[in-house]
Amino acid sequence: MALEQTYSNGSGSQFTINLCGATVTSWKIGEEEILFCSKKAIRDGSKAIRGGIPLVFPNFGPWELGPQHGFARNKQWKLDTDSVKDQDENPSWTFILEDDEGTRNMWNKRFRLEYTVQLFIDTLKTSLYVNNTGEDSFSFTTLLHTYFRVDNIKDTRIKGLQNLKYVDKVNGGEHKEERELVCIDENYDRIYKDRVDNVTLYPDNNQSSITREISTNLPDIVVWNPWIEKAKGMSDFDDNEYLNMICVEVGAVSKPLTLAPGNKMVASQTIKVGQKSKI
Ligand SMILES: O=P(O)(O)OC[C@H]1O[C@@H](O)[C@H](O)[C@@H](O)[C@@H]1O
Repeated sequence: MALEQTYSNGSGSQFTINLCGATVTSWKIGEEEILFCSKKAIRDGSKAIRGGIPLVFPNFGPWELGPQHGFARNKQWKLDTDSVKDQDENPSWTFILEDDEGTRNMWNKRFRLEYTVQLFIDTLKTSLYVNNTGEDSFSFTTLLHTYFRVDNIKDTRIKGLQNLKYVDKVNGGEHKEERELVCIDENYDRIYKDRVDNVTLYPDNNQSSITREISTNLPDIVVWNPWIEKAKGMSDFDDNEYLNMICVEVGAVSKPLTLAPGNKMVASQTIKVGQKSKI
């Protein structure tokens, strides 16, 4: 099976997934691309993919036991179930990753990850089920590291973060977000905690923006853009691509989750592309 496959709902919505990391690299509605994937992304399975929706598990950020953001985004996943339809004929596909010698050498736990991607006309739902198949509890952090395509980062706005506390990973410290509409004009790397509302992304600042409404069952939202200097230091990212992307990442990263043996939990994200609306 080729590493990358494209699946469609038969009525204009389609996604492409790379088995390396089970990374959704593209989601299109008609001709419109919703996600960002770098033109320099390495897609041959030798490196985590710079774009789309990489899956972060079992660790967010630098990790003393293995690679940054954990191993799930680097491992080769398998297609488990092909195009299962719900009662409304919306199809979904499920991919799996289980522990193996390589993962146990880093992190000696037994697990099974099931990742379901479900396509609706204007919505993509991605659900990462974590099963503890071992005999001891384990703790982990996880994140759906979504890269959105935007027309110009300078015109992009994010709503739904006001009044949340955030950790500023660039300048340090914990602060409270005062802005109703968050805009980005620098190297930006913040963990917003204890989310209350859905987050709405306006990919440009026209009066008639099309929105992306992001809902999740997870508590944290990471917002990231590397900006000019950091972009130049990334080999799998073009110098000017910071202008056309924003990562809005849903996760459980501030506090690890703990899963008892035999238990299962889900980390899910729903992205709905909205109608034209005023900011
Ligand atoms: O380069 P990576 O490992 O894909 O990470 C990209 C970014 O991912 C974000 O989630 C982190 O908050 C950033 O600190 C990090 O730089």
